[in-house]
Amino acid sequence: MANACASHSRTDWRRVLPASPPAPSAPPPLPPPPSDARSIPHALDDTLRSLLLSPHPPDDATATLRLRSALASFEVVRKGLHPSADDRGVRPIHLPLLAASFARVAAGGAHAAPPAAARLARLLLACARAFLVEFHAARALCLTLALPPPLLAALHPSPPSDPPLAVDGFAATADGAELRRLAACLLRSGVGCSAAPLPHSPLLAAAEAEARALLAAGGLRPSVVKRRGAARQVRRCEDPQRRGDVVRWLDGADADAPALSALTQWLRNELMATLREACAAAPPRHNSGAGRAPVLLLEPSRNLPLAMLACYPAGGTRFHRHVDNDPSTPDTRAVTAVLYLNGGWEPSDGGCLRIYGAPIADHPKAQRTAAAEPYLEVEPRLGTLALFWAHRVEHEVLPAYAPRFALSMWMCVAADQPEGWMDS
Ligand SMILES: O=C(O)CCC(=O)C(=O)O
Ligand SMILES: [Fe+2]
Repeated sequence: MANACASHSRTDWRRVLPASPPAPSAPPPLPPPPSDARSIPHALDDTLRSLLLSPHPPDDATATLRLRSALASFEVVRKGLHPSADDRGVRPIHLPLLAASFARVAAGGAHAAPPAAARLARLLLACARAFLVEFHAARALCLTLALPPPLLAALHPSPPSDPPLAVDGFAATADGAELRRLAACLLRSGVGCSAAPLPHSPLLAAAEAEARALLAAGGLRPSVVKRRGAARQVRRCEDPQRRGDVVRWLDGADADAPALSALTQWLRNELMATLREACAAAPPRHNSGAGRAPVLLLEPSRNLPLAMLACYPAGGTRFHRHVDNDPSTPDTRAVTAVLYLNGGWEPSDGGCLRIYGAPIADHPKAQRTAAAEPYLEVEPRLGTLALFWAHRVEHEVLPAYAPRFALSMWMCVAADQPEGWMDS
C-alpha cells in the first residue's frame, strides 16, 4: 500500500489535464459557513456542489481557495476559535473530509453528464495539487467516474521515464539518488545529511527570500515547547531560554509563500516517498528507527500542518539539547527532516545543528566533547537537508548570531504501525 501511494504521489498531475478555462466574470456566491463541527460535512458538500453546478464555474485557483477556507473552518469550529490568520491552515487530518465530500457529491449524481464528470475530476485534481485531497484518494475516485476516454487515459500514472517534476513553474530535478543515499544513512545510523544543495533548484533561493520577507512582515510567532505538568498532563508553553526561534506553520498551499509551499510539497512527495520505500524494503532489524517493531510505516503528521518554517533571529538564540519525540511526552513523530535556507551562511553566524549519539562516532566528520561524547555538526547552509530519528536522536541548535532559517517536516508512524518502534 505504501508503495502504491508513493508512486501515485510522484505523478505530475499538472500535466494530466488541460489548463483551466478563463476566470468567469461572476463567481457563484459562497454558501453560509458551518455553525458547528457536525454541519461541516454538509457545508463542504454545499460548497462543492455550488462550485460544480454553477453556470459560471470559477477558475481552479478560486475554487480551491473556497474549498480550502471551508476545510480550514473545521479546525476553527472544532476548537471554538474565532477565524484568524493563524487558524486558516489545513491539517492533513482534514484531507479525508474533502475526499469524502467529493465521493458523496459524485455518488449524488452531480457528475452524471460527461462534462460534469470532467469538471468534477478537474476540481478534484486541482484540490490534490493544492494539497486539499491526497493524490491517491483523488485518483481512486477519478477512476470510479464515467470520464471521457481521453481524460481517463490521461489519469494513468506516469511511466518511470517521465521528465522530472515541475513544481509550480520551477524546474526541480527529482534528486532521487541523493535522497536514496540519505534514506539509507538514516536507516543505518539514525542520521543523514546531504552533500550538495537539495533540491537542485532556484526554489531554494526564492524560498529563502520569502522566509526573510515573512519575518520582516511579522509573520512568524514565538515557538512553544512541551512540558509535563501536574497530574502528568502535557502543557505547551513558550520558553525562550530553552528554545528561541519564531515559527510559522505551512501546509503546502500557502498563497503568500509559493516557493516555500513548493518545497513543502517536494518534502511531502519526494522525500516521503523515498523514506517509505526505504523503510518498506529494509529487512526486519535493519532499520535503526524501527526499535523492536518488524517495520516502520511512515505517513505525514495528522495533527500538525505539513511543515514548520523557523527562524532563530540572531542574538545568540538557540534550542537546547533535546529529542523531538521525547519518550516522556510521546507522540507519533519518527523522522525529523530539516532543510536549511541560509544562502550567505558564514561560520561566524553560528547556529549549527549539533547531533549527538553513538553512531555519530563512525562519521568521518565526528568530533568529541570534553567528556569524549561523539557529536556531528551540520552547517545550516542553503539546501542542506538533515534527517534524523525524531524519537531517538539528541540534538541542539547552537547559538545563532545572524537570522537563521530552516523548513522542517516531521514524518510520523501510520495508524497501523506495529508496536515496539519507540523501544531501543
Ligand atoms: O533547525 C534545526 O536545525 C533543528 C531545530 C530543532 O531541533 C527543532 O525544531 O526541533
Ligand atoms: Fe529538534
